[in-house]
Amino acid sequence: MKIKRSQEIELEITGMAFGGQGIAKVDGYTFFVDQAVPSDYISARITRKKKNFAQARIINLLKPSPLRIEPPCVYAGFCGGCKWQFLKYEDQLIYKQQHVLESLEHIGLIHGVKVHPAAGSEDIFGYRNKMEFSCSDKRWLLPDEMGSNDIDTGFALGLHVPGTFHKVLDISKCMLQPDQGNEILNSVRTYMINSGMPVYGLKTHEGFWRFLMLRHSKAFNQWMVNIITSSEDRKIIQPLADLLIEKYPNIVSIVNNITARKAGIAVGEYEILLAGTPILKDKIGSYEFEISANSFFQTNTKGAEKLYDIVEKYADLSGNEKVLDLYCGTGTIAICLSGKAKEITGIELAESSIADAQKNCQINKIDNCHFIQGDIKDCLGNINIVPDIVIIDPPRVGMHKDVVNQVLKISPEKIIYVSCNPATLARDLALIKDHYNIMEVQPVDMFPHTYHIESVARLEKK
Ligand SMILES: C[S@@+](CC[C@H](N)C(=O)[O-])C[C@H]1O[C@@H](n2cnc3c(N)ncnc32)[C@H](O)[C@@H]1O
Repeated sequence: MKIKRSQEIELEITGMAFGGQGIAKVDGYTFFVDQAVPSDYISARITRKKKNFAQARIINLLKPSPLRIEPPCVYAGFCGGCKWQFLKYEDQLIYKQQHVLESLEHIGLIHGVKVHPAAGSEDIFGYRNKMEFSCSDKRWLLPDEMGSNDIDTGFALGLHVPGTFHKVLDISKCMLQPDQGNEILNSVRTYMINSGMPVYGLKTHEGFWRFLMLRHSKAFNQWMVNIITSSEDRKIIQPLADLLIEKYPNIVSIVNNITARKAGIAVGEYEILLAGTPILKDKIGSYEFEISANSFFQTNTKGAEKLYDIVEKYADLSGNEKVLDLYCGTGTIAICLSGKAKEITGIELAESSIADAQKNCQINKIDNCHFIQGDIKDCLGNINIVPDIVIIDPPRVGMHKDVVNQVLKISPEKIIYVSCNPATLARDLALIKDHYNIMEVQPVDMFPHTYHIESVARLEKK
């Protein structure tokens, strides 16, 4: 098809791609359009052109799709935090189920697997127990802020705008976190602006304030505040901690992570405790967990409960099984299943998570879970356990090929694969499918208003 970059074109959106973009097809040529949904009729500008596809941006919604709703958040459409707020939640769930099914079919060439309808999140706003806000010296202005002389464009504390790595929306209210998180966010912003210390530039790599991470425990209604800076300066940071502790009595932990690395990751080379304890307590089901600032913990606590219930159902334990929990994080799955299995061994890379996992067993008086710290690729070959069930919950990149081969060598009767990325789930299951029947897949929505979806796959040895 003959089109040019920057050309304007009218399109009818007929599908939804993974990544949340609307799809239009003209003469066999595919267009991917950000923020578009099926049945939208739009005029769009081509932003990128390739041989078989192009990317485009909406200029005008000529006829909006009946699937659209008015997004409640003022940042929707600009913020990278939620890209699907303009889509009814029930429809989000339908597209998420479809993404899992299509990924299995197209990427894994796996056909005929039962993919259940996506289980919805109980809360669709305020559901995140952890938010990470970035600092930047380049503030992205909303259309109604442009041209205003009152706005300092050299400071922002908020979330990234997709497509730019250094510009950040200055966010005063994020609907994904509980309301009090926004009050804390705004208190920190005011302090940062008045501190006289420069904010970090994501291009210049200079400046002091880097990130603000907030963790909330709904079970105890308590907060952890983690302030990430590029260097140590107790004179500047301690008064902020003192102010927060005084203003918000339910903040139980304030830490300062310090990182001089250029990478945009909110984890410090070291951590200083500024106030309270270095951990936050939370609950999944009847179990209590202590979480450090840098440990992994599922970000939607109620969603995690639902996810682990499905893992438990699929594991169908009698009490005599030995279970291997790969990528175990702070041991949440192992601990939640501990009453149903004979013994569970977890393997995890992050030292802080392993320490938390061990502590969490003590807190919950559990003595049949053991944890090994290390890269699964290196330790799996050395363990002398013959598990009946292997539970696998890798990060978005999925499993290393060597890990897949080692799991096949262990050859457990059952595998339960928990995935936060349908593409790598499909890729990994394709490597396993000759040896295991893929019995069913249950998508679980932990991230309303984003295109992300968690899935649990149940596999039985052939
Ligand atoms: C999606 S999380 C799952 C955590 C846990 N199962 C849960 O539900 O909370 C993935 C975990 O894998 C860990 N991880 C990533 N790469 C790893 C590796 N190569 N070896 C061991 N653990 C790894 C991460 O630190 C993280 O805790």
